[in-house]
Amino acid sequence: MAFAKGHGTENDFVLLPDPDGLLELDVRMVAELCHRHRGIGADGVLRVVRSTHFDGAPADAEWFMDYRNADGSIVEMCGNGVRVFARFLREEGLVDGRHVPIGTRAGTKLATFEDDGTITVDMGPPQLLGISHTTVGETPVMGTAISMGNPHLACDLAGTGLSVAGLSLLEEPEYDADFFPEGVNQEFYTDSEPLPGYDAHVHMRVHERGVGETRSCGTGICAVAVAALRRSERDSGAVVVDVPGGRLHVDVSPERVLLRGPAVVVARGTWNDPR
Ligand SMILES: N[C@@H](CCC[C@H](N)C(=O)O)C(=O)O
Repeated sequence: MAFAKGHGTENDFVLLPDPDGLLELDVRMVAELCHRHRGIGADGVLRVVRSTHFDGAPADAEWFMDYRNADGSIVEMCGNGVRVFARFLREEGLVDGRHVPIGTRAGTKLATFEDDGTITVDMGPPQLLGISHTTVGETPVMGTAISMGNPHLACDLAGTGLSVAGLSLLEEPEYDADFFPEGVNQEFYTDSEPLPGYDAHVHMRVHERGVGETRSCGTGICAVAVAALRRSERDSGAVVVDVPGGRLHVDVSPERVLLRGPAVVVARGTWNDPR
């Protein structure tokens, strides 16, 4: 099976070109592909399928991103994945022009190729879901619940006695399953030094639903930017978010969150299904 491998700030993906929608992806295959020792190794899989061959795909995008988490679960959206997907389409000559609409389970996202090599994606409006809590180790932490198409709990660690660097995220922090019946991606952030021209500068780590700790999470970065601004009662502003895998820029408004960052395809090859 032909594959490509790519990443966006070290959130890494196996891409499976399947323009005619012939591939029957199942949980086992996704888990094997993503396995760090037996497979290619990735945080998730992006199946690249023409919208006409995907039931329920938005009609306004030629290509649909069928995203799966490393554990095989099918979820709504992936913010780093959509940039990597756009990069792959362009390198394969499947799209041209600066703006590329991409269908996802959370609607169509418009990717824009910037002159500096980064890609900006219009991630749509943030949806505030309220306040919830989680427990990291023994420490209870409050957070802002936000949907970016998928669910997030963005937790400011100020005043908790915890630090971003010191967190152990090997185990999934214990979130409120009544609040998040479908599970949740959990972000932990704190302020960094102010940067000229920006309304906030934070650094964060994330524990992703269906994956574990990852080096970056695009939708989580958007959620953290929204939550960080809300601390000063702002619903708009420019935020820089540093993650273990790099730096992303976020422009927040109530209508849309624009996420800008790098995306690269690093390999192409053939995968032999061990089945
Ligand atoms: N890494 C992604 C998010 C992938 C989906 C997430 N694990 C979920 O289950 O919602 C991103 O860059 O947004």
